[in-house]
Amino acid sequence: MPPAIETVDLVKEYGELRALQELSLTVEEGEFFGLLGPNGAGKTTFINTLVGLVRKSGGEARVFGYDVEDDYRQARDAIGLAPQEFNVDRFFSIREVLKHKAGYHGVPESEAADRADEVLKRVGIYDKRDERFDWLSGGMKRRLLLARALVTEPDLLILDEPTAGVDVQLRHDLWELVTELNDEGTTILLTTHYIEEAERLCDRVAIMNEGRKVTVATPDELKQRGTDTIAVGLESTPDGAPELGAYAHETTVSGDRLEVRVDDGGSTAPRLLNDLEAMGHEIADLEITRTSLEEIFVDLTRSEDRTVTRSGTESGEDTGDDGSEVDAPSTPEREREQEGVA
Ligand SMILES: Nc1ncnc2c1ncn2[C@@H]1O[C@H](COP(=O)(O)OP(=O)(O)OP(=O)(O)O)[C@@H](O)[C@H]1O
Repeated sequence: MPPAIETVDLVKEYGELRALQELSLTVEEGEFFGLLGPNGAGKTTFINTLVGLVRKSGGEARVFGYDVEDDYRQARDAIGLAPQEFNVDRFFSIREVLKHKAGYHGVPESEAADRADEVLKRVGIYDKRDERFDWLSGGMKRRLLLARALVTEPDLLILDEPTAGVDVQLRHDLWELVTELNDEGTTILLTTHYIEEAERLCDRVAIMNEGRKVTVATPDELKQRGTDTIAVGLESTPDGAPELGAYAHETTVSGDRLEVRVDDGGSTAPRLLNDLEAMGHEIADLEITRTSLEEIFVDLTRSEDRTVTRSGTESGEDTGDDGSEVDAPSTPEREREQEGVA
């Protein structure tokens, strides 16, 4: 079985800006994969390239072996997308919206109605089935986007910040539901700003910054890349920072408190205490703090310049006079989808 997602040197240029820079990424079938990165890292551009809303400028992108442009229909039919923006037809009841979506992906009308009911129940808004999108609360709208992504029974579910701005209850409901879907075999690609969410749900995460892949690792592997801080309270104020061994990457003193940055706090603390006592310091208390995944993330995603430096004629085709994106959908279907009608 080919990977659920495979990109090789994927590039997207918006005029002078390289939103994706030679991005090579593989997501295996059945994985729960997280895409993390600060605002503007290129996460949505990556997703939009996979679903055919953005035309790539270079490289390759395949979904279950189907080229996202040459085999657009097969690739697109395999994906359920819950986008970040609310792009839902406002003139029909939400049940109709779901039926249309299923029909658009080739599900017969009779089955589309059953599927619509089933997913509405699954996301918990079946009692709202006859209402229009605009009448739903923000949290219900998020649920509907998920229902719409699920109505085609996709093999790959893409969730672009599904829990942005939702309350704690809904966040937990969504986590439970997507975990269930993944257990049932659906491959999941999730973008999020909540590190806790990625840590909790994902088998592996890719950290992106400025259009590039910075690293791919399991959340545990990432955490191991961090350092620990041992904070020691001393009985009296030392004269300056004590000279410690190479295990201490950085030592800072503030009054009678000492902070020592080390690789592994647990195994280094006894040695540090011995060394300090040998120097005549009396220890009052000690505390070890681990680097959070969030700190590691911040560390890995410091800014760099990603403006296109060559003359860039290739990028011109995608850019309007004002530098804005003018990715024309190449089929009426794509246009419908972009408008959120499908
Ligand atoms: N249609 C467009 N035209 C021009 N530039 C764009 C367009 N869409 C995105 N960009 C630029 O491409 C870069 C990547 O944006 P993208 O939305 O993919 O990032 P993101 O990682 O999803 O960010 P966020 O976390 O804020 O949603 C940004 O600098 C953005 O301004």
